[in-house]
Amino acid sequence: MDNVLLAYLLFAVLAVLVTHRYVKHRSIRHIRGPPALSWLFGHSLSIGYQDQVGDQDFAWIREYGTVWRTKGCWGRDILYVADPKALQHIFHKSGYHYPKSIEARQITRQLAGEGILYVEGADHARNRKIMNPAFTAAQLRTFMPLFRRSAIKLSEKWKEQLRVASAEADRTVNIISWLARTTLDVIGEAAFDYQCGALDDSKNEVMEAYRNMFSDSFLFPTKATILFRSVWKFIPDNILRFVEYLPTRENTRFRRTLKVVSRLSAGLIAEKTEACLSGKDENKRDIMSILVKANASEDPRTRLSDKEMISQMATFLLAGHETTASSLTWLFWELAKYPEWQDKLREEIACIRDRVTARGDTDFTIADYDAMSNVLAAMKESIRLHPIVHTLARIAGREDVVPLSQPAISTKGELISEIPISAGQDILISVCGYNRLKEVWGEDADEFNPTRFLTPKEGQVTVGVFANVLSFSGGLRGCIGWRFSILEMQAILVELLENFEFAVPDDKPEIQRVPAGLMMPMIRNKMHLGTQMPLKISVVGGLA
Ligand code: HEM
Repeated sequence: MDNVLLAYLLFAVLAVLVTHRYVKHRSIRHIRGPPALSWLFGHSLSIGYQDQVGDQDFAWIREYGTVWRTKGCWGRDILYVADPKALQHIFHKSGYHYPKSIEARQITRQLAGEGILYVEGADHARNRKIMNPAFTAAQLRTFMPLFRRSAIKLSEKWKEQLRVASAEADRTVNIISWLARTTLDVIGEAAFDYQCGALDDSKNEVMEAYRNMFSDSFLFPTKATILFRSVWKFIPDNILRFVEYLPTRENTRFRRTLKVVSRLSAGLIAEKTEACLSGKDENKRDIMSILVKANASEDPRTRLSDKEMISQMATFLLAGHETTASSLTWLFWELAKYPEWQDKLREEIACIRDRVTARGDTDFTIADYDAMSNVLAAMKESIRLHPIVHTLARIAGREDVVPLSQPAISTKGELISEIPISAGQDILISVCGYNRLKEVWGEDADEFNPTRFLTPKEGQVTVGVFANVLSFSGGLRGCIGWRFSILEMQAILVELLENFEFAVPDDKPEIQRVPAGLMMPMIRNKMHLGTQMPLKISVVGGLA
């Protein structure tokens, strides 16, 4: 009898719990979305193996509008967002209430430790406060000579290659690999005052560790990896942190890379701390020296630990070179396809060059770069069209109501102007989708048309940190290095356009935007070559 009573009781408790959850749980099942082929994988395979990054998002936006519902593994609903007001709510108005997904954080931890990219909430605010002084406009100005020097070095390397070129193939360069080497040299020197020697092809361990990191580790994960990562959110953090010791190819690579950069950073941090304490670092402007100084002047309770400082350095190497190199690569590709824009930019640069020469200078200042409005517009346009971080994964930290700019149509045909969600709701931000919304950017949003950035836009909802595109994200987790990156791109772009013409090679290779962690270019059917962007280059006015 007692057992029967117990069973009734258990059943009643269960019923109450289920009813409570049903009533409390804010389902997003009324949001329309594509049907999934599999309960186990949902849309994870079609997203992970997409042929051209973004094409699927663009098709979904055409069909469902700016928000839609997809499926993750195990039948979980995911809210996909490209809507401006919803993005503003998530990034700008909700503080830390939309943390990164467990999966994204764990991968970041494996790549760069528990640094600024990994931490959340108050810890993130503490990290960011100490790091901000390294990214002020005044500090970034001091990097300008480094950016220019590196750009000139790349330019000289290409001229050397062209001098000995005998066939067309020798006049075609894989620009992404050259740009990645240039930006690695830049970030090594800017972040630690360290020479990576990548452009000189020195066999350096940092260079070896980071070479093709994204394409080697993230392109087309296996089904087992996708499933395994999907259960990370259910694993307690003190167990999850040991995932990195599982003997997979990526884990081995991540551990080796982090070991190399941690060893290097630990030594340099000790040196710089010593220099800071003894007052010998007065003229040091590298990011690590600034950080060491900012940290030393903090309250000891809020200081970054040595381990955290090391993670920041790994973060800069990770976040600060292939990102800029890939973004520049996509821009050169657009300019190769649109020679009329290339000419326009070159004319503008020549005009400002005359001004610089007339005042007796040899170098462009930041004001000169900023006066090149067509150059800047072309950069904005390419960064909009080719957001190398194409998707961001978030979770709702609490129950919330997400407002929409454009009403969505529910599965029942009703108009919805906001979406109530539960704590724990998985959210994917379609960076590439928002960046091409016709409602925001105009009917020609899929085209490369820099003129859209030559006239100020009225009435846009504030979303991204740069030009209101989402490529550098937005709000308090927006990219801390965006100004650094823009200045670096301006210096490299201007130097290379002044000296070279870029053209699509005669065999017109088909470029594919592959999902390799970052959106990377590869040649269709030649993925074994790794990331590729072959462009034909020639010296402006011919070789001297
Ligand atoms: C074109 C180049 C770049 C692009 C497109 C880019 C994009 C992004 C994006 C989308 C985020 C947000 C990531 C997230 O929320 O998960 C981010 C964060 C970050 N980026 Fe960049 N980035 C670029 C260059 C750089 C550079 C040059 C640096 C360093 C010098 C840098 C350092 C960082 C750091 C430290 C964060 C974390 C910020 C935080 O959480 O507070 N990035 N970046």
